[in-house]
Amino acid sequence: MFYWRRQLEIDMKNKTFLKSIYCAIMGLIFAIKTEKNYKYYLVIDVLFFILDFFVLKADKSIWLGYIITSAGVYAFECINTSIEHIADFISKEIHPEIKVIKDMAAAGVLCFGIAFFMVQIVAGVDCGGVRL
Ligand SMILES: Nc1ncnc2c1ncn2[C@@H]1O[C@H](COP(=O)(O)OP(=O)(O)OP(=O)(O)O)[C@@H](O)[C@H]1O
Repeated sequence: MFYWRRQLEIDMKNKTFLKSIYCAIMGLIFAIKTEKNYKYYLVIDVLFFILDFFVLKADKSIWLGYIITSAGVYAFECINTSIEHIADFISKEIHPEIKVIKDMAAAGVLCFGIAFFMVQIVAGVDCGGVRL
């Protein structure tokens, strides 16, 4: 058996909590490096942070919505990337089932993306003095 494979097996067996966090951070770095969308989300997040903080002066509930929906987009993008890799690992052939699998995974990101913009609309309406 190859040395690296044996080492990987030992590492996987003796995984500590800190090692789990390290692996998760590695996954996040991989997603940021390889998924161009991730970079767009980060830019959009920063722009809306500036808008909410300096212009709209958002209240606690808006910030809560901002945090939950942003985290949802990042989390679903990780799951989406993971599903894309599983699908590509299983087969690189063009197949209608793989299309459904990948499109559904992308839809998960879209749902949180829509929720993010809805929170921003509420923030804008609140700032304009309209009570919902
Ligand atoms: N093997 C395949 N068979 C059928 N359709 C596919 C296949 N691979 C990709 N697709 C289609 O192309 C789209 C993009 O897939 P791809 O793997 O290139 O992900 P991506 O460009 O990283 O997309 P995303 O923006 O969702 O992260 C999928 O949502 C799907 O509709």
